[in-house]
Amino acid sequence: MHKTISIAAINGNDHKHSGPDHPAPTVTQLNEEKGREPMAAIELRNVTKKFATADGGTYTAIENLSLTVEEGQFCAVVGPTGCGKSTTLTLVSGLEQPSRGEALVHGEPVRGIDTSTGFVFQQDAVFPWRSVVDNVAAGPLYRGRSRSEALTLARDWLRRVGLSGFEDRYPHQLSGGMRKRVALAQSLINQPRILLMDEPFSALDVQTRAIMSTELLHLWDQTKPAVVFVTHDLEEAIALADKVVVLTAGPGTVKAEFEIDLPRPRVVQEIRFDPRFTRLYEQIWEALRAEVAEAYARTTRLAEVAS
Ligand SMILES: Nc1ncnc2c1ncn2[C@@H]1O[C@H](COP(=O)(O)OP(=O)(O)OP(=O)(O)O)[C@@H](O)[C@H]1O
Repeated sequence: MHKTISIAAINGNDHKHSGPDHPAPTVTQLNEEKGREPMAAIELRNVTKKFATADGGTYTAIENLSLTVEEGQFCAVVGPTGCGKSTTLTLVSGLEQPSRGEALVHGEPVRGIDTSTGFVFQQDAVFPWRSVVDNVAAGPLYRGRSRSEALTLARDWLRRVGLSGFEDRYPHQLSGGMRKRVALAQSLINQPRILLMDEPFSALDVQTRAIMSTELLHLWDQTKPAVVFVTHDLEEAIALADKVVVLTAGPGTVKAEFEIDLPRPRVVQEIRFDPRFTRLYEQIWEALRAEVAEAYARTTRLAEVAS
């Protein structure tokens, strides 16, 4: 029987309605019962992150960054290279702690890596020595499912990502797009309430990338986690997201946020032809352009000093 990892279970709250026939309530439902304002899925409050440098100093990667992602919201983060996009994800994931400010997930401070958060990175995080089905079954096994339950679940997720028939292959026997599907199944099988994606499709060719983006939206719609999707590609950001956040050249802070009111469900290859897409692109690029130019100018100045 398919067990849902509920927010109540994640937070250690037992709930009178939960059980096999009564799915556990979502954070929104719990808040409604308690008469509270719905809490955000992710909240960064005036976060600054400094890293120690080799010469004994510190480097500020992000500064006073505030960002809110609602439950079920798809948020894309764009900004010039080195502005702190990946660092922002590490603070939400618990891989790093803020130097100042607060990182909250479902209203609780992030204290370390939480297994209820899913990740998909640019590099494939698959085990090369395991078959595709064993790769996807790894999460449920780790969470205590029996091997046969985990394999049944894994086969179901491989079907959802279009990989039925490839269960017994090894990752090196798959194309880059297929490996990415394995990575998505590997993450989504755990039904994460938070999904963090760091340029997941950037290594794929243009056509595969568009197909994978549409598939991602379809899969996201089935379980609706809150997503933070980091990308350099503004078109990809607009095509996927409910909200696009533009960061400044480093130290990164939020320069502007744009609501993307394009209709859903979206086919990424086609939504670009919607006249509103072009208008949104122009507006957001206006905010992004100066930051990209600033980051580029800094790199050029550094190169001149070094030569
Ligand atoms: N662990 C670390 N130690 C020291 N400096 C770091 C560390 N992690 C990141 N940085 C620095 O912080 C800055 C922001 O890095 P980050 O990877 O977050 O940027 P980014 O916007 O994701 O970059 P890109 O778009 O090129 O992937 C960079 O200058 C980077 O060198």
